[in-house]
Amino acid sequence: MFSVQQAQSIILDSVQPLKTTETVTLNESVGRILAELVTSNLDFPYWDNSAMDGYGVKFDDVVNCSPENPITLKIIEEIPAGVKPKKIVQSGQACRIFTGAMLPSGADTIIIQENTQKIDDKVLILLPPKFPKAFVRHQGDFYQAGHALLTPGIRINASEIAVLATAQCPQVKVYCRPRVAIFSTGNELILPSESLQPGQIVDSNQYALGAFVQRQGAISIQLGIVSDNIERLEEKISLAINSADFVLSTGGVSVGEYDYIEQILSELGGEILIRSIAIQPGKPLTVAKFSNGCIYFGIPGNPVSALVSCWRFVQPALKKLSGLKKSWKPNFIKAKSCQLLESKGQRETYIWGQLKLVDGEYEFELAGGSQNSANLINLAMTNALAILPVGTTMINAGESVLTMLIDC
Ligand SMILES: Nc1nc2c(c(=O)[nH]1)N[C@H]1C(S)=C(S)[C@@H](COP(=O)(O)OP(=O)(O)OC[C@H]3O[C@@H](n4cnc5c(N)ncnc54)[C@H](O)[C@@H]3O)O[C@H]1N2
Ligand code: MOO
Ligand SMILES: [Mg+2]
Repeated sequence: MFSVQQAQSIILDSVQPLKTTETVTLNESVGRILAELVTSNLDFPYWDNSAMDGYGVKFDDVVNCSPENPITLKIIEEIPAGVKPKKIVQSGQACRIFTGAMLPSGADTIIIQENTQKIDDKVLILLPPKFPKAFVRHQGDFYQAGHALLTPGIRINASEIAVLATAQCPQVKVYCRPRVAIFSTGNELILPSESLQPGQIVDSNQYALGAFVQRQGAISIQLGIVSDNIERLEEKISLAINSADFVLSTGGVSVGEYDYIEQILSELGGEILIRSIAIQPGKPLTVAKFSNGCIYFGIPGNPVSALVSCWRFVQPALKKLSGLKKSWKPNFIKAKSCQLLESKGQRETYIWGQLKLVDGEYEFELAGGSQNSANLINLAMTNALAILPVGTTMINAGESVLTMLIDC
């Protein structure tokens, strides 16, 4: 049995980032991983422009003015945003200018209109600027043409899309989304729409894992429910490993009569990397690698075990597969536990609850009800897992505990 750390390393070492790319529009690029270096031949700001509504002047003309001794300048032109100035501002002159409008030659400073008084075609400057070039946004202040703007391997979010638009990149090259096949195994499973017979269970894992995969920005290929039948399972597993980068199946990985997954993975030529991990819940996670590069995650059937396995092990692997350069780690946060947290101490134990910021300090509130890997009910509406290391059997209320944020 591997430790959580060992299992994480084995899994990450077995994953190779995807190389295939596609070109998408800006709107389609949200959440995708950039696959090219983005540069621009434009400076940003594109040209000197005004940061305020007011008057463009020469600093030397107005530096000594005051409310008692205002300076009068002649207004030679009005420059709204989007218009190229026609005139050059000379000494004794000003241009009326608005936020974002191009600064004309000759003007080097903006006086905000609150500090002026307009009389016909003249303006009185009542207060001097605080410094030369006040309220001017200079060409190239934020970015100079030719430098790297965005580097490959980053996730494209709102702020990166703004940069791409500004750099006039209407299309962008991104890595293809990882493809993840998902299916549930078990004779007892039915669809949410079917009528429940004694002994049966509604398949919730398929939907939970589908949601998890989609929130990762990957494509989920839902392959339904497979009964605990060796031939059926072999067929489905073969199909899955040939149509996806990762396969997530749930159930059939423990030691029971109907737990066939590991045996089938070996028969199909998979190299078994992991059989079990010292984690609670999620101990029987089975991981195999196939010669086509596909990684198979045989995930325990208990619904909480299934999601904890995804958050703790599949999520970092999917991030690496996706082409994300910065190695991704779960969001670990230290918090004060509000309740007594208990573990048998033999496996790294993950306890679900709510992480809250109270008066600037994180607090972990244990979920009400039983901490049982079949209890999918009280897992809902939690946002974090408290982690008790191997050897720790309790953390008292008020003591510090490491937690892991669940954000998908
Ligand atoms: N003798 C032992 N028994 C078990 C051990 C063990 O070490 N020795 N390990 C336990 C642990 S820990 C786990 S976790 C489970 C793992 O079980 P399997 O992966 O083999 O899954 P199943 O046996 O098929 O089902 C377990 C449980 O989960 C429910 N389930 C299964 N699939 C779904 C689904 N798609 N949606 C909702 N619920 C599902 C199923 O009905 C069972 O209750 O094994 C322990 N046993
Ligand atoms: O490890 Mo199992 O996942 O406790 O129920
Ligand atoms: Mg079983």
